Amino acid sequence: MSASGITIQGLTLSFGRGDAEKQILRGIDLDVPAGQITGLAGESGSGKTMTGLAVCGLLPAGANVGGSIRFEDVELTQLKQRAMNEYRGAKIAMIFQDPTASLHPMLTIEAQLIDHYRHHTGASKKVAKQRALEMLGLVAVPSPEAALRKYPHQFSGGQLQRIAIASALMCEPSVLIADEPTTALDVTVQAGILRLLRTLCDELGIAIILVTHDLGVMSALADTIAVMRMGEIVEHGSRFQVITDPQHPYTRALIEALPDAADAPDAAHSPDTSSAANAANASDAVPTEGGLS
Ligand SMILES: Nc1ncnc2c1ncn2[C@@H]1O[C@H](COP(=O)(O)OP(=O)(O)OP(=O)(O)O)[C@@H](O)[C@H]1O
Repeated sequence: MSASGITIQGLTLSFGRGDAEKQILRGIDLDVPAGQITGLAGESGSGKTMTGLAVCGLLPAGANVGGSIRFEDVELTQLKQRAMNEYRGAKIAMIFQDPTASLHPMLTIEAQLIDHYRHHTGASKKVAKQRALEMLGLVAVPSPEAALRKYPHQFSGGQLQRIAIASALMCEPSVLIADEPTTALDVTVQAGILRLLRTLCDELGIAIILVTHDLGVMSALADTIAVMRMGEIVEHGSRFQVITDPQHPYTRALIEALPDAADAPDAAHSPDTSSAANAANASDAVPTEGGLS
């Protein structure tokens, strides 16, 4: 599959007008290449989620957007809602901290995966079901046939996040925005999801934007890390450079604040700093049955 990336230039975002205007993003430049995980790190309120939502065209009502978000020669900021709906869910997909946010509680997994796919592709029920089974296998949900007949509340948080990822992958998106995808999960489950995202990126060539406040997770997974502060990117480099040789005082402060940093003076030389992140790198952290095609 050949995937495309996203190029963000001078992205601004504000809410309100005049004296009441609140500036959220202050000119973001960011390249999100295909086949790479681009991490967005930074403190709460720095604008990470809003950047992801802007790429998806999911900003709250009243958002004033400026600058450019380009995808496959299309200027996404100029698209009408209807046209953006065609991109979202098909070519650009998003998963959230709470997987139930993207799954309807009253519908079976089959209904939600298949309806979504058929809406975007016009495929028959049979073809859509085959695709759903394939995607559930890909993300290593056990017994995909039985899983299709169940409802979201019948799964654990980790399995639900896998199903949300399967749903996001149904239409072969080029871009996946993962906003704190493991924050609500316990550490061993986190590791499996992180490894899954890495595999999807490497084997399907998807461009992933990973939003997380957890620099440990970021340092285990992202190819490059962009550090955000108050609506700006203050530093963007390879994960190794950002973690081991941070240039901006704010990045240095973030790294020093990592729990392990105080105990291990040379922690900065090891890019993987959290237990979830370390587990994510362990070869037995997650079953990989299902394979990637
Ligand atoms: N609908 C809205 N109207 C006005 N301001 C908003 C709205 N939604 C979010 N904001 C503000 O936008 C800013 C950036 O929020 P955002 O959620 O992107 O931060 P974040 O870096 O993802 O932080 P967190 O990790 O806490 O989610 C915050 O100051 C937030 O209060």
